[in-house]
Amino acid sequence: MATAGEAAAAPAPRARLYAGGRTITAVLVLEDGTVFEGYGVGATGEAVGEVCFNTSMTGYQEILTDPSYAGQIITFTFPHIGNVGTNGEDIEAQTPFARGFVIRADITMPSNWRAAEALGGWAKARNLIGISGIDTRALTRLIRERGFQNGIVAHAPDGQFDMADLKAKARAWPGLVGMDLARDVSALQTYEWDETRWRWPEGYGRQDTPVRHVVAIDYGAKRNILRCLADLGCKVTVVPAQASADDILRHEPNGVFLSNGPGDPAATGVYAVPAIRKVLETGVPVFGICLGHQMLALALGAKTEKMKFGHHGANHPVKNVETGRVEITSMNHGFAVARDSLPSGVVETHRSLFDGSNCGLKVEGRPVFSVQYHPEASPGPQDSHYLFEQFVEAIDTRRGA
Ligand SMILES: NC(=O)CC[C@H](N)C(=O)O
Repeated sequence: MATAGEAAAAPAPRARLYAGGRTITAVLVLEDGTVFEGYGVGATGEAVGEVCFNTSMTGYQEILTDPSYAGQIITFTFPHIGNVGTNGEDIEAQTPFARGFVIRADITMPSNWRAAEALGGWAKARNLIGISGIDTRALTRLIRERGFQNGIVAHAPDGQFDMADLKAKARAWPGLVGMDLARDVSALQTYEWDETRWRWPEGYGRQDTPVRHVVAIDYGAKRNILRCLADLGCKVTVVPAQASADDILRHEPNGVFLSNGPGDPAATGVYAVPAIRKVLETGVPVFGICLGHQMLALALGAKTEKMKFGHHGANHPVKNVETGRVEITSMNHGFAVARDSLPSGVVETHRSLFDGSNCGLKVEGRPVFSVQYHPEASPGPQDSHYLFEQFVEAIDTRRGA
């Protein structure tokens, strides 16, 4: 492994997985000049962003459509991506928000009873650029050692690349720190959500008569969060990221949910935090996930910080410090709440067993709590589903149900 200094001086193209005869049709160029050569998948063109890695073994379609990945190029560490194809159901948003994706093996013919389309064609139709044939283990080790890298993925079927231009673009990209992306991916208008969770054999369901009303602030919400809320009898009104406290409270919610989303929480907090603070003053139960957790922490007076390479995967152990139980969780975040910044009266409820970072908080004596990880899974284990039930119980307790 070259050191950062060597790589900056004269980075050689990384070894290709499939040598001989094949035209290089895509490249991944990192901000330090490191070049990975491979084969284009999906759309042609260029896409610049922060290169991260995701360790999930399943769920690539959910991951690529998770709006939290806006601004990021996802390296899948699992070597076989695309082999179960794509379908119209396993999506967390209508379109992918990831900037691009990096995979090891060539995509094989889809083999799954639900497959409607191959991943390459699906990506192409959605203007998503991918690159295969990459030594994703070497790339992941590089990110783990040096931290998140900005980079650019380029796909040109004729194999012609202006490397100096690509390097300059990778270097020039400003990075996610300070970037508010929630307003780009959020719904523009308020709407109601009534789809419930997927169940064999009928698939997604529709809600019967809801018995509680939750307003979900959409900073880039994954659909499965909304499905989990609807499934538990919540009428879900989704409001745009920039909704004011009045926009939220005029729906007279029994609970307010703060969603996941992309970008730097501090940048989104500029407009989100004042609204959340006013909501908190009303005493209505509040539950946040991921960016929503970070937004709640900021509203309570804590701070967030950029992580070295973040947490992205479906196999992250988290300790519930109140019960001592360990949950295997789904994660996708590059920022974290600084534990030491939590004000008095706000306590840490969950902690990562990978690096000890903060993974949850609650306000003592109040129905206000949040987690850094994704209890809705999609993809991932459902160990943490109890948090949705906890939110509903908090709502019912407050209403005297
Ligand atoms: N999944 C999320 O909500 C991500 C939150 C935030 N954008 C981060 O990277 O930490």
